Amino acid sequence: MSVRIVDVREITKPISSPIRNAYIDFTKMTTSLVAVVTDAVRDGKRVVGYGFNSNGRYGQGGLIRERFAPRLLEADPKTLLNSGGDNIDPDKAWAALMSNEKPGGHGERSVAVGTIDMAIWDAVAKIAGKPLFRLLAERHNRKADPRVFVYAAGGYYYPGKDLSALRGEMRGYLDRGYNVVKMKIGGASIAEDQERIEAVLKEIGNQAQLAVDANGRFDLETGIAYAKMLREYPLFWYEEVGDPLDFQLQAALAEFYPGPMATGENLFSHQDARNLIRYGGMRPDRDWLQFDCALSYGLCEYLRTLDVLKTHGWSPSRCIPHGGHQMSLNIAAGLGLGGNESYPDLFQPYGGFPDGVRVENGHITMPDLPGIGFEGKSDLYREMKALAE
Ligand SMILES: O=C([O-])CC(=O)C(=O)O
Ligand SMILES: [Mg+2]
Repeated sequence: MSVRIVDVREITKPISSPIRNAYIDFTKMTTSLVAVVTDAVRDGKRVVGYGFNSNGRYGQGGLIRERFAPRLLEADPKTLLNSGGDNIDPDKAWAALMSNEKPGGHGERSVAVGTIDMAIWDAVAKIAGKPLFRLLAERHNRKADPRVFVYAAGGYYYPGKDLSALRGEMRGYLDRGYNVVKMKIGGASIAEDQERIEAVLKEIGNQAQLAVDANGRFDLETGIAYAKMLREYPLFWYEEVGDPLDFQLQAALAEFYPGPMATGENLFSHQDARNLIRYGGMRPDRDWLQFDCALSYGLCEYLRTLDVLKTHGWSPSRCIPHGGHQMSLNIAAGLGLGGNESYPDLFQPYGGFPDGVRVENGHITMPDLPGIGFEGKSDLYREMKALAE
């Protein structure tokens, strides 16, 4: 059976909403949806892999169409195959995508490559006739665990949102089975944020834990002032305090904040992740790493990041990726990550779970769907299919 990539399609879609974190609003946010069309046939149907670029960075149509899709389509198809010749080798496809690219400067292209990489892994697992998480577990000699921890991210600022609306939002997450919720800080004064935090803590009581996310807004002085305020509460984590590349700031914070911290969603390569681990003072016994493969060159690169972590004594279970997409759910279930983010009310239809999957005690159970499992989420698959047809 022939296995060739015959087309790579991209469309840029809105995922806008009126929400705001400490840095940006999402009124003009977009995402790239990609279809990697193959000539492989499974169950009488042509195999198409799909991907999208998470959230927080904008659509990548220009780069994908001008630079990356042509490289994949111009490569000799034989050079993209695995040793058995019966499937695509994602690392070979990745190498083709990255031919003639200089090192460094990762953000310029890591999102475009991560989006295509997601679609390639989806196709590869579909051609293998397996859920991606099972394929990953097999390849890495692990036992897959379909039960994955998920937490509810929200708590954004938006016009007219008062404390009772914030409490109501968090109550809604508890009602849907979550036991960790997250809210934004740094988009208001410290006094106002403290009031918001106390309101949420009062609402969730001992039913759940709260994480807070500053989205890289603070300088060292502000980060420390917040640390002193926040350390009085039993928070799940204090996230992305300062600029994502300011490792000295991150390291300095540990002196003022003994509780768990989290960061990494804006580090886009294994080299940047390694610098965080080398210089950021992150503590493997309590801190969390949020690298999002869709934004950072995809799963091929994420596997290198996991190798870096291992070398430095970090377990994959300290990773809870940013982004709330099914790709990271598969990596979590297949490779033993600590869980995944989820945005119950945002970024639809891209984020979330296959239809019928429920959150129970803060966990979901992955259904056995081929590939990443997008076909099981009808609103998302509708958009994907429209691109491939
Ligand atoms: O507001 C955002 O950009 C998303 C974010 O930081 C997160 O999910 O942790
Ligand atoms: Mg964040």
